[in-house]
Amino acid sequence: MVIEKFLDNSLSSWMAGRGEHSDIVMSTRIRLARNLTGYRFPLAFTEDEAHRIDQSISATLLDASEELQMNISSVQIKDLSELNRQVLVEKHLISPKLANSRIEGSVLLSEDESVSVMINEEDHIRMQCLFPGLQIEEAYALADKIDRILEKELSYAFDEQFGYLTSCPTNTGTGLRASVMMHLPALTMSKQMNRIVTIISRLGMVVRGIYGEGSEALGNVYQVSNQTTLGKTEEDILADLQSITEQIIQKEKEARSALLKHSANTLEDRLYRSLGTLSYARIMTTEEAGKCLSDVRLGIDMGLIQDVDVTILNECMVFMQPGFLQKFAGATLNTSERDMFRAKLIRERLQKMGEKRITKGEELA
Ligand SMILES: Nc1ncnc2c1ncn2[C@@H]1O[C@H](COP(=O)(O)OP(=O)(O)OP(=O)(O)O)[C@@H](O)[C@H]1O
Repeated sequence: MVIEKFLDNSLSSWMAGRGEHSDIVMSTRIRLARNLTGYRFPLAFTEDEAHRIDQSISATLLDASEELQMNISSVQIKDLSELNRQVLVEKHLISPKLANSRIEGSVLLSEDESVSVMINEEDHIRMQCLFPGLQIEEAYALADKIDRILEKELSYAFDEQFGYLTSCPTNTGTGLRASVMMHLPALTMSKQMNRIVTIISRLGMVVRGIYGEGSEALGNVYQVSNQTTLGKTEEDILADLQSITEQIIQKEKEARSALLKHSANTLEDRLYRSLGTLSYARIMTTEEAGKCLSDVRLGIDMGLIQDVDVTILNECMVFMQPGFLQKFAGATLNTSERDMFRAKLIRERLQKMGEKRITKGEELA
């Protein structure tokens, strides 16, 4: 089944890539919200409308595969088990809202998982493009290309005064949410995050956790995105995010240098302790795993820890989530079973990498 290839691997290629500033910016996301004319919005539409919308958008996008030079697969949400839906949420490919939805909806995914188009979520169309590192313009260029192709064939709900019409007024206008996922351990350790969040929100941006609205900042990973979409052009929104991101990068770099200057030994000890915990612990909560993975990532990015591949940490960050754990275990696990299985998987993953390192060393010897 086509969906299996998206479910079996916890690491999407955009998570493995190393775009610009990837020591701090893990990924960039552009999301566009669109609706069609002639149908009620998802809050009020009928099942028949939902079905026709799904068919029409899916067919248009699948037809565009060649023009986009992309291999696109369509997945009906109702065909997925609850666990498989959860796994797609954990990979950031669908939202919890679509996963839990009872109306007909689907997701269209590009083979490398950098493009995901949700149909009949909060709006008829929610398309997202994900790129590694800081690549706001690149991600927007792709989203815009897909949008133009769809707009040629479909009639979008658009108002001359307000712009693109959406279910929630906060998305009306451009329908654009541009965001960066940032790893900010030094700003967190030096207790500067609260101040930074306050400043960012005054500048019309919002800071969310790793899984978007309502989620916590697990592993010192924060998502920064634009708050408003009305009254601004796409270019303004992108330029503002670029500028704020660059300033946060600078602040995080300064905080890292300060840590190194004033407490290098304590820092190195903490980072290696975390590597030890990940390598040997038998029970691990999501929170502890997030903290340790963040420490090791910081160690790698600061050149204090060598020989650990950062993509393994990205992979662990996804497969330590409840859905993935249960998929790998092939069984339903309660909280304490998950904590044990999480520790086991992370341990084994790091061990495997260690073995590869030894083999490589032996080959060289
Ligand atoms: N830069 C990013 N890199 C990777 N994933 C991201 C990034 N930004 C957001 N996401 C993921 O996208 C999903 C949706 O995020 P969020 O709820 O913030 O946005 P949204 O659904 O587009 O917004 P809205 O609140 O307007 O409906 C979450 O899983 C989140 O982790």
